[in-house]
Amino acid sequence: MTQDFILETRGLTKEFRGFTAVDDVNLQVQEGHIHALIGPNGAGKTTVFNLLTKFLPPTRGEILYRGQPITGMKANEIARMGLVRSFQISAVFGHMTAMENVRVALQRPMGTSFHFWKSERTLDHLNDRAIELLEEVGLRDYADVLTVEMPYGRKRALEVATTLAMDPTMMLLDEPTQGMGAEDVDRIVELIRRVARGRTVLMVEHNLSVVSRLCDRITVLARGAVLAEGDYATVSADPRVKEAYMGSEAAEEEATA
Ligand SMILES: Nc1ncnc2c1ncn2[C@@H]1O[C@H](COP(=O)(O)OP(=O)(O)OP(=O)(O)O)[C@@H](O)[C@H]1O
Repeated sequence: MTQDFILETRGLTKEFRGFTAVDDVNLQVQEGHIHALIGPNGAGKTTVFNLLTKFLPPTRGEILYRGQPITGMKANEIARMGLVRSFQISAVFGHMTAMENVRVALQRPMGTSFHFWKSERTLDHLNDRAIELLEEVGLRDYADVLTVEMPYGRKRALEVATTLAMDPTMMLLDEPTQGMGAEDVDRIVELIRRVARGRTVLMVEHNLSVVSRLCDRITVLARGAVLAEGDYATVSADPRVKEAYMGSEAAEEEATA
């Protein structure tokens, strides 16, 4: 039944000038789950993510959030419904402090106007909430540090804080551990585990160890289509998944040889 699924796609398809990057994908994300979208390079993960977050319009198919079609809606409309994507580092303002970045994010869902800024009490409230969010992601000590001066892993944590500022019911995370060293990866894994409590998370992730530690359910994409689905033990034992990954590694080796 649709009810159990907070996010669903039906026949989701994206073609780029005749090339099918996403091919008839039926994704079902259960409420409360941490769900991963994995697959070898070029599998279509980013394209699916961009379709879900409205950065791209689908060629065909439907996206439902809480049983309601959201296919034609804008990113800010679905954010107001509680479906929020993480913002890439490029969306975080480097020459503002961590605190200022969270404050900017806090203003987004409120549709800030000058009236809003006039109220000292609202401003205080905003500051309190910003500090709370920084604390939640372990960045209390970075409140007054310029974002450009923060270590990479901490910037990614700040992205999580700015996402939380939108008060999401469901978070869409795009490769949250990409480019990180082991220590930062562990920290982000813990952070995602913590912020996922009482929420649903869908993440695109390359790091299979992260996926195995965090995720309740995994969808494996290959050549734009769903290849396998299940928990980590199930999909990692699937010979088709192994073959898809090995095939892509072999192709990569060939390309770099
Ligand atoms: N704007 C575009 N125009 C044409 N082809 C595209 C476009 N975006 C993606 N593609 C193609 O669609 C396919 C899927 O790409 P996508 O980036 O979604 O894969 P991915 O699984 O995210 O890969 P990676 O792990 O390498 O990031 C690739 O073959 C890619 O070249």
